[in-house]
Amino acid sequence: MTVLLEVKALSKVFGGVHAVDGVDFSLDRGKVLGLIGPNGSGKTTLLNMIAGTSRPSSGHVSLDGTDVTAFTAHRKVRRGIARTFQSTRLMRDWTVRSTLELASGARRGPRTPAEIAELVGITDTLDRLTGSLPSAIQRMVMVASALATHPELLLLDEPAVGMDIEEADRLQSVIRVASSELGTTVIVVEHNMRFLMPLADSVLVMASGKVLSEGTPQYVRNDPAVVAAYLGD
Ligand SMILES: Nc1ncnc2c1ncn2[C@@H]1O[C@H](COP(=O)(O)OP(=O)(O)OP(=O)(O)O)[C@@H](O)[C@H]1O
Repeated sequence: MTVLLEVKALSKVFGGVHAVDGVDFSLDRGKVLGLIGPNGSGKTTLLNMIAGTSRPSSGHVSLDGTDVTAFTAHRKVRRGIARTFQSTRLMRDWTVRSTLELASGARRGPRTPAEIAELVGITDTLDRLTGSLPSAIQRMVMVASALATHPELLLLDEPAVGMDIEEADRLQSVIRVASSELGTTVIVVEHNMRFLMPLADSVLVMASGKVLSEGTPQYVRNDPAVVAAYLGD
């Protein structure tokens, strides 16, 4: 098993707020990591720093042995790090096909946009405008768009928000296929434990910007510190 992502002493301070405070972890290639924690615990800020949309105050991020800490978000996409956002950020008057074609131009790989659309189960939407689609399908388009860049590391920020059980199950299968068949390493931030726990190989729990607990889903579920800080809420 090879380590793909290494995060060392990563911190972000906004004014006086330590949003992320000395976080260390590593992630093996092809694994799915769940990132959980109460509101405001620093999950999105951590994801932003890994993705390059926010610059760390201190610390390092390396991907496959390369220090990518100072890379811009675009350079990180070209290096193999893709992300989705909590809110949908699609160009509403673009078709799904154009959206996926644009994404695939950022980092070429073996799969065509049409193949990615099929993998995600959105082939029937390829000629629709993204803005005309229901929000759950827009979220699937965001995931497809990230996968179209052939990422080594895929970062998903609350991907199942607003999805019903059937839609969330479909997204779960897509993430499983990305991890097991495409070899993509995935970090999923999610409050929906029913969605996350069966999917994650391991879970990192944050509280007040620090790592509170880390381990298998079963381990963190039973960790008294986690129960007190989060799951017991
Ligand atoms: N751009 C910013 N400017 C100032 N403070 C910020 C900024 N972004 C985040 N914060 C603060 O940093 C802390 C961590 O926020 P963050 O959004 O990373 O938490 P989170 O765990 O993702 O929360 P949620 O589950 O609600 O999305 C919070 O106290 C938040 O108010």
